[in-house]
Amino acid sequence: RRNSTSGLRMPPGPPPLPIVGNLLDIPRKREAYAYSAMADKYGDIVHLSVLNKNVIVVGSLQALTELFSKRSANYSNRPYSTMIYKLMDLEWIFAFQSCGDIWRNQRKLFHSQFQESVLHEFRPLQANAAHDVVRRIMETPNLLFQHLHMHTANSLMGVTYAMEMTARNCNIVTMADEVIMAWSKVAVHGSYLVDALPILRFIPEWLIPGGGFKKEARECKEKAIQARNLPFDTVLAEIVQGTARPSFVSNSLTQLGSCPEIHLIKACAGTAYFAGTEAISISLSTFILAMVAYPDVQAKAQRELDDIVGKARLPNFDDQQSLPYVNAIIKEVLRWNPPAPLAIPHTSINVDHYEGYHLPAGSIVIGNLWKILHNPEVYAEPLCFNPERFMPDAEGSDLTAVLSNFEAVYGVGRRICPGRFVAVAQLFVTIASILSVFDIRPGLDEDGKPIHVEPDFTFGVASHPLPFKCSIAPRGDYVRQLLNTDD
Ligand code: HEM
Repeated sequence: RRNSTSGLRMPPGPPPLPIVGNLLDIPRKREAYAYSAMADKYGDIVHLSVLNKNVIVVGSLQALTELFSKRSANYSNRPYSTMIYKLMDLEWIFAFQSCGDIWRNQRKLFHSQFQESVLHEFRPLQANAAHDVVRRIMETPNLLFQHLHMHTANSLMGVTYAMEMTARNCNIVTMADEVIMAWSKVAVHGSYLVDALPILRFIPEWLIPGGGFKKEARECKEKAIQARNLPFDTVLAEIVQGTARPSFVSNSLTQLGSCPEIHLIKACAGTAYFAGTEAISISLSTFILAMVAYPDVQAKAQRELDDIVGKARLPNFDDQQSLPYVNAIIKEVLRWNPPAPLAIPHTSINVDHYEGYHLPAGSIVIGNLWKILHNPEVYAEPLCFNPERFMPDAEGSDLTAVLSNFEAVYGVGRRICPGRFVAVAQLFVTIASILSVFDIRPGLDEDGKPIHVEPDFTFGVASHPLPFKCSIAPRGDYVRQLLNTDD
């Protein structure tokens, strides 16, 4: 297929059908995996056309860096979605905004509090949350995954609002989780007909049996507003009473304070919580899965922790530099199952050409991070969980290439994840604390035999491990005493 004006070919891709184009080729499940299979067949830049929209899927770091980084002025906006902007009313979340002043100001504010050099202020809070979750796991190990999820929410709520997990706050977490689920559904291109036919948004809710997409959107909008406003209003009240503790919100309000900024801070705080929880929660479940499937890795990390931290205390941030293997596990967790394997879609403003291909204006451009993080030329046996590849003395590998390629897990260019430093800090202190006191093993069947686990993931917009059975138990008698006496 050649473009009539530029004379250049469109990138290759599955042959389109009349009228609907590649609608049937757009994967509905295991998306990252399906797009990777397309890349294996057609190349690193694949083109699909869906109901007059061009979708470009980029599967190499070189091409993604060229488009999202070097040509970022053209490729950093977000595609328009009637469902997200008009019906769910989520444009206040800056992850969904195109690159205007509001987006720029929010990112600047976010960065001012969450950049690596100022994050140390939140370290005690993050460490306490991690030490708290190991106590909870000790009490009710069968609730492991619920504990890990609530812990993620708890520590992000802590960093953002200095809020603790009361019953009311758990309710906020549930509402926020429902909002995240609703928007993940929209992010799958073509999930809602209203995105292809925006006029449908004018259909009244009562005309659709059960309320359909209008009801889903209304409920999502209401929950998002509550989950954003309730914790923020609490911090405002605490500031007035003089009881507010340091947090993203209280620090920002104290530093900026005037009216227009209040809206900015409120939106930014809501974004932090909404955009961050799922990625950390997924990474913690992926870590548990990796430990079940790769017991030798677990044993090696525990030896490192025993040497450096010992058994008389829990790990904290002062230990981080001395625990290269634990740090390598965290990178490998993120590489093995990137939580956002297709990042968040970008869109182009102007027509462009790359490597002899015509890239139409207004294309939806998807970075296939999963493919980049499973490139066998950089990561030998990419489906295997192998933290050694991130170790400084890794044999036969180019650590610089391995590390620079790895950074793609946070996206490429102007929209790179601004929460990556908070995330890595939280993952470090949680994973190190869990490994230092627990053994994670496969679950047992009715005959008491270990159940074999074959790691697999959803590979969707957010990629969760598929359900698996595991058991978690203290590494020795010392643990109970340690957890009661620590802090
Ligand atoms: C394991 C951790 C995480 C990973 C792997 C991750 C990955 C990503 C990716 C791939 C993107 C999309 C980049 C793009 O559009 O090209 C993104 C965006 C974003 N992330 Fe994260 N993330 C993580 C944790 C967090 C946390 C903890 C927060 C908040 C505290 C956060 C806040 C955001 C925000 C606000 C955006 C949107 C940025 C923008 O549109 O300008 N992320 N992240």
